[in-house]
Amino acid sequence: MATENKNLSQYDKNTIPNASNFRFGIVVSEWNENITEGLYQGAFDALIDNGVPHNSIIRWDVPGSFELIYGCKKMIEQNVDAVIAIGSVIQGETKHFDFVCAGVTQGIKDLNIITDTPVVFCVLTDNTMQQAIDRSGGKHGNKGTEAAIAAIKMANLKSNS
Ligand SMILES: Nc1c(NC[C@H](O)[C@H](O)[C@H](O)CO)[nH]c(=O)[nH]c1=O
Ligand SMILES: CC(=O)[C@@H](O)COP(=O)(O)O
Repeated sequence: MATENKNLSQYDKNTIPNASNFRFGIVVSEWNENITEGLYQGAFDALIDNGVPHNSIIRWDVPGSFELIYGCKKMIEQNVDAVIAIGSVIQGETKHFDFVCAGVTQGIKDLNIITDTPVVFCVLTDNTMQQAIDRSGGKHGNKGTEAAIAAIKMANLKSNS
């Protein structure tokens, strides 16, 4: 199912585990900050809406999506129950988009393998700014909300396994 066929912000609170005892780290890329700030707000609001205390959410900023890898690796050392990596990569004139997207995807995948802390992939990889706007609080909802719900579910899975 493509994003255009679902709303990224919709969730059923009855299906969300109790998150009041979990701690979350959120690492936010500064590139395309008009997008990443919207993603962060969606994630933050969803965590609070599901009972996470404000002081159980740690936010760090990094320069770009490629730096999310190192930022998340260090965030894991803060003994959080899950990490959300927030970025927005938008196609430019060159192949750099391909390498940044592949690099951050593989790096976050590796963290999920190498460490015992779930790292949720909230990195938009869009062809245009409008696509990014549509997915960070626009007509398709907010990927940050979706990522927060995933983080709660993965923190719960970790705590029960
Ligand atoms: N073009 C975008 C970038 N590029 C920067 C890289 O992520 C990285 O910070 C740089 O290569 C230094 O290591 N980053 C984004 O997050 N979004 C872009 O559209
Ligand atoms: C994803 C990128 O690095 C890209 O936006 C940079 O733009 P360009 O390919 O025109 O240098």
